[in-house]
Amino acid sequence: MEPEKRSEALLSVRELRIAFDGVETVRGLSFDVRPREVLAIVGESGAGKSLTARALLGMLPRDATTSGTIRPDLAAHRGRRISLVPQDALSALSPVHPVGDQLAAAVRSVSGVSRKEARARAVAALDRVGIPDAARKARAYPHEYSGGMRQRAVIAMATINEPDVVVADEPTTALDEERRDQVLRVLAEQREAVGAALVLVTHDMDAVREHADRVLVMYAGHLTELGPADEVLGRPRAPYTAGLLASLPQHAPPGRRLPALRGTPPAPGALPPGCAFAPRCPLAADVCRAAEPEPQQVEGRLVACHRWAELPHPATELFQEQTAEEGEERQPA
Ligand SMILES: Nc1ncnc2c1ncn2[C@@H]1O[C@H](COP(=O)(O)OP(=O)(O)OP(=O)(O)O)[C@@H](O)[C@H]1O
Repeated sequence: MEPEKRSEALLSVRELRIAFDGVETVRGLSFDVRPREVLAIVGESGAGKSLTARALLGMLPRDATTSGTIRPDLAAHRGRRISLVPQDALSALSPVHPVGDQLAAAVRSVSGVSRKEARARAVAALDRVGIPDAARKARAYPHEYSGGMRQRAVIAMATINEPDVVVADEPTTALDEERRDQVLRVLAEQREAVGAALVLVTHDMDAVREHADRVLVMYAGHLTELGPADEVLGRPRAPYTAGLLASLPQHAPPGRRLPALRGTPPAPGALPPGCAFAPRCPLAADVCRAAEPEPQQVEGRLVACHRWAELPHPATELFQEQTAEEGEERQPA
């Protein structure tokens, strides 16, 4: 495959493979994270997004076997050069220590500042993420915070040591829509303030549209498409990306709420021959069932599809027709 140019990379992932019991879930993934960019990773459940994110942090489950390279080894400096904003803020905070103490401990774990200075930085960090009365709230325990406030505290924790990369794994899934927007905004602001790159694992295409510079679309552990977010979302070149976008509510045919993508992704270890997406792809041809497409450069992005040149624009039509037909088939006679 054609990798990206290394010169621009803050982090280079090459041929990453992650397997459990010999079954590969991430299958030869290569991409870069560039300085200060927001790189979104999207794809249906089970695509390998979280595992990829965890690999960057050196936080894979113990029974995972891996190959490939991730350079430089920022994971060796987790908490300082790379940090995590998890889906569930409670899992990132200890229930038995005040939030401010935990932030101060994070500061002192990487620098020799005094307790007093660490504490002052902790309060300032909570204030920066919009926690009202930060000095008092610093003395409170996580259970005394609301869900949105807890997620802000976790963002403060992830950015307090000014890392090069922040990895956020579905950071807003547990929140309602209003808090989701607030938390994403705070995350984007803090990333900008400390000059970190952000790797954002998400199902939320609105978040991608609003915050991402580039987007990596994954399917069955493989790269499907990678490029500038506005271009990929505006004119997808891989049928899978098009299907994913077509399945958003705003693209549903009038009066219908049918999923635009037929079927479900294959389970790891039960991949079809050739392109893993072929059984669901309206453009699939013999070549797709014969050989898995490798990512290739297409107009400034990487696309892994034999048939990209055949994809109409807007491609969503292709999936809407498919969906409408399916719906009609289901109508009683
Ligand atoms: N500890 C594990 N042991 C075995 N298989 C695992 C383990 N963790 C993940 N997997 C499998 O690896 C695949 C990819 O998982 P991953 O969590 O990365 O998907 P994802 O794209 O993040 O999905 P979601 O959007 O649902 O979080 C899934 O099929 C999952 O079942």
